[in-house]
Amino acid sequence: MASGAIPLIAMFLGAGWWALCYAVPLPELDQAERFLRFRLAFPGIVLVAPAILVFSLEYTGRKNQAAWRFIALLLIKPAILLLAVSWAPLHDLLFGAWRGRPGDGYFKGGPLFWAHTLYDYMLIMIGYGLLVRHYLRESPLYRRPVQLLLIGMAIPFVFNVITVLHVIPPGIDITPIGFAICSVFVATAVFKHGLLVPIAREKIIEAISDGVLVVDTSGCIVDSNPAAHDILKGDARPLRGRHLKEVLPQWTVASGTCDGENERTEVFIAGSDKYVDLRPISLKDASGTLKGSVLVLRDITTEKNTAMALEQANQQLRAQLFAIESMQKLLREQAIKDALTGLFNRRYLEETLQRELRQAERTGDPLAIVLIDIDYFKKINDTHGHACGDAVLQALGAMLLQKSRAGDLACRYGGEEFVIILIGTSHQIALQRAEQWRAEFAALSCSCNGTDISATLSAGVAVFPDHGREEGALLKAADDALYAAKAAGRNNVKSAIAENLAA
Ligand SMILES: Nc1nc2c(ncn2[C@@H]2O[C@H](COP(=O)(O)OP(=O)(O)OP(=O)(O)O)[C@@H](O)[C@H]2O)c(=O)[nH]1
Repeated sequence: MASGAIPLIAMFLGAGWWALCYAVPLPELDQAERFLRFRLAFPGIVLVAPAILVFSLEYTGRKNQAAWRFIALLLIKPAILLLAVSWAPLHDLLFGAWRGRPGDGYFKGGPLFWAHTLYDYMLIMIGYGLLVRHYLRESPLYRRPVQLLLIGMAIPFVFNVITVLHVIPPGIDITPIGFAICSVFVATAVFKHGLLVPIAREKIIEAISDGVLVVDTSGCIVDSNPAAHDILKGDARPLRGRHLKEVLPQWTVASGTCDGENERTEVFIAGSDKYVDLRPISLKDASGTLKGSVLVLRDITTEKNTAMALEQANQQLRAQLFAIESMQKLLREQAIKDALTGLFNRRYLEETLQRELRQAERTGDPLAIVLIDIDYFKKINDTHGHACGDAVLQALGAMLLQKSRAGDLACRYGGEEFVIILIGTSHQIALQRAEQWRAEFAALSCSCNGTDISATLSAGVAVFPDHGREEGALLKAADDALYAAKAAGRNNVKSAIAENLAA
């Protein structure tokens, strides 16, 4: 059974019994019958005030205070009163003297009656005070049923005061009428506004680990649960009454405008060092008018920290992978490149030439090779030193790289010899390009130790398939042509064909 339901039933049972005892019109009763009715009403009368207090305690979330021991204490006074009602020697103490004519009068009320009345008023005032306090603290959205309760319960109280103080003619008790009106208010609170549902919801909201903030349309916080305080605990001040902009400045969506299925946002609460998943839910009344919003704050710090640690580990792995790949690339390049000139090395040349010759055989495209040798290179070394010889080799390598086209493969064959594979290049074009390189290198001046060094080169050109179908034969033909170029005085380009023709 929901909190507050049993004492509420007890209150109406008491009030109902009270009303029943007054149901018979008074003027038709003689004094003895009237006294009997009065006494019979007491079991109902004494039940009402304790029931109101227990209901107020339970309804305002103090069920633990309304324990059976406390209820037993509350029932001591009704027990004493019922003893006084049923035991004739105590009647004077309770009812006092009879006033008026024997058939038409009323009891003045003895000291016990007034003590009982004041005691019950005190219980009712405490219960009422708890309800007023609850009303003031309650979110405006849940205030309506409490409001109905407060109005409803005030009516029989006021009616009883009017009766007891004889504001109306003595002998008439209008309190039961007050309870009848009260029942209408309580029924409306129960059936229309779900009197007990908000209590259940409040319990859930109090207990859940997600923070809940209720915000009005102006962005002012009207309610919050303990979890919200915990999540936002960087600030010890109460949340209620403060503006959302002050409490959650990180959240930029204007609270009053959040509507429908609003977007979730992730915010960091610096004060409590927490990451929060913030989900706004709009609150609308039956006509669809926006009344405010509920913000649900879910603490996602653990998930977030795990995700960040994973991301960090991923980044480190990516960096390590990149370093490994760079190293592999470097190793691959070192394996196929000549360190001094940056051109491909002899090993790569041999592998590639073989592969490209097979390809040329399949496609029928031409393939030319140019074998280059620097003239009198020993003399350069001897005159300017080995380092300057290296600089000249680097200058030639750089020039060949710069003049390379797509399909050219410039390689250092060894010492001061270079081979350029010209894929898909005809004999004629290969001769022209070798001639260009010769002329450009001859015009080049390489600066070393403050001295400008000039050198020339000789080149031999051979073409697949005219001068050889295999790698060795083609290189041999190019070497022969180079030999011829050297023999012709150096700084010269000779073709294997031209050489053969000459021969
Ligand atoms: N600086 C330097 N010299 C090298 C390198 N590799 C080979 N040499 C030198 O290149 C020279 C080649 O000399 P030779 O084969 O006699 O030919 P050459 O002096 O160029 O004469 P011709 O080719 O007939 O014009 C040798 O002195 C080698 O020591 C190198 O990596 N750096």
